[in-house]
Amino acid sequence: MAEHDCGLSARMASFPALQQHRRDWQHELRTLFRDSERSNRFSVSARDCGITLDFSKNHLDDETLQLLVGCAREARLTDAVQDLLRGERVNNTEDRPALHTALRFQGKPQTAEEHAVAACREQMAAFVERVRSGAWTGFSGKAITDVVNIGIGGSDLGPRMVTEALLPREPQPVRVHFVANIDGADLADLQWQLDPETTLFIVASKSFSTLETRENALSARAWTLAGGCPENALHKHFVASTSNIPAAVEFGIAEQNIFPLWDWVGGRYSLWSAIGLPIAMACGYEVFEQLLAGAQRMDVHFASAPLEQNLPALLALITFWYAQCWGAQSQVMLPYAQRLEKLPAWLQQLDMESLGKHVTRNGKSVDYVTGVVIWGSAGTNGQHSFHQLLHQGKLLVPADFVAVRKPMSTLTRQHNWLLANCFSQSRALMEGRSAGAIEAELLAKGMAAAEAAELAQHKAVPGNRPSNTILLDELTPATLGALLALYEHKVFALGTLLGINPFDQWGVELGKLLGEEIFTAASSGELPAGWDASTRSMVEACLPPETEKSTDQA
Ligand SMILES: O=P(O)(O)OC[C@H]1O[C@](O)(CO)[C@@H](O)[C@@H]1O
Repeated sequence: MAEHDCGLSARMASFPALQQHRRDWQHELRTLFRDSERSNRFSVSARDCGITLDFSKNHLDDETLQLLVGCAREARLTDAVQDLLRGERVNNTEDRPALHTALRFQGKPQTAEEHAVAACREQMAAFVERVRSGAWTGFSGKAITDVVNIGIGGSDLGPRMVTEALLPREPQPVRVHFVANIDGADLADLQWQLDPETTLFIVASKSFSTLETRENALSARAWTLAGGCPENALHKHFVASTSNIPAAVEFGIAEQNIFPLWDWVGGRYSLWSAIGLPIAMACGYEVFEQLLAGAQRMDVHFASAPLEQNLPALLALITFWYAQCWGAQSQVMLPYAQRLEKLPAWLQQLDMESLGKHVTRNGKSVDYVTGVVIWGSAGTNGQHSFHQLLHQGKLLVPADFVAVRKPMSTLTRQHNWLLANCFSQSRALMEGRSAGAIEAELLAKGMAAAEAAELAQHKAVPGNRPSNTILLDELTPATLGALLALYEHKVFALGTLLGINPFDQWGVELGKLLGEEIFTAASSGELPAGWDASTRSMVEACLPPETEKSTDQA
């Protein structure tokens, strides 16, 4: 058992005052808006980043903010940010820095890390140019038409989401696809549309040991060979982004086709590295550079803005407030932009893999909520699905709305509808509608009194439900880069407030180990006696001993 930590009150002298403030809190959100200056006072713009945060529809006032900032000061957030950016070994359980900010440095490289990044960027730019221009050819001399990124988790979600968001809406020289799942259908459902002569695979894996990526890469290799590619021409169809160069070489990837990353880049923070290759391939290398530049502007903001006006710190403090003092156990991400449809999935890994921890940095167990459940989908689709629960359910689910001011298509009337819906949702969550007002309306329409009273209860919307709105001036590579960096830093700030390490992910290891154990035992047909009956009977029913033999990667 981990040594027990006494909880936030014992760790943070300023926390009990925040709790007392919560107990005293009597305000309704709608009444707070009697202050006509409220939205101005509780909105902050990072102008360089093209992002404004309106956090006025939250259960907070000046005193709340002061108390929250007090907690951040006590947690030495400002110092922690400097440690992060300076490359201190903030990932203490893996004894290494988390220097994803170095991946987006601008100007001349200064540090050893920046020099390495600059060289990799050059390599990426040259490669992208060769493939997109048709100079890079496959085994039969034809230009590449399709690029498939094989990777999972951080080696998939970020590049996939950004590519979908930024893909120019005009024909591109190559199509980029993503395969992640160990389910062979993911790869196979794509392959029938592809030609081995003109398909190039990027094997994206920081560790180059991830099961899904290894298996998909082996199958892709077999498919390429079966398509007529001689063994000695495989290098024309396979490149890799990895920090494990020997493993990539052993797999058969030519050394000059390997794009490096480093142990100081966390998987879920890696889209800014060579793991972002599919972004550059799909959208053009300059788009990738603009993405980096936007993210770097948010780094500057995070490092320099005072806590009261610091977007990542504010988002973190607001989540901290609801999770620690209001009992919120989840948070919903609602991008009102179809192109940002995959943002919730990306955020889910970033936030939940970082903050889903049960011990402090020193290994003491915590008795407070750490990470909350992150979920969501693009608006307006969610309105016709789960928003019912947000409006009338019994759970407190703080919402982050993301909206884009400039239309993202020529259908501007629809854009106006999109924004009208976004703003009406946060307003409905906040204002609600009382049973009394609804009952009066029903009576005025001639409904019988008893019936009206009952129906009004069903129709009433409690309101008083909090949200942030994050407004992007427009959806560009730079504003998207800044938005993603905003959330990366929010997660770091929360980790600091909670006293946990947001850069490791030991929890995923047990499942991997047991997966290996089950696969190996099922393949041999010898199931260990100690297994629980449920696992044993499912394995017996579904995994015949020939599993190993049925592979088509030979
Ligand atoms: O890039 P890799 O090493 O294949 O890892 C993929 C993903 O697997 C994880 O380690 C979790 O299993 C993530 O943190 C990571 O993004």
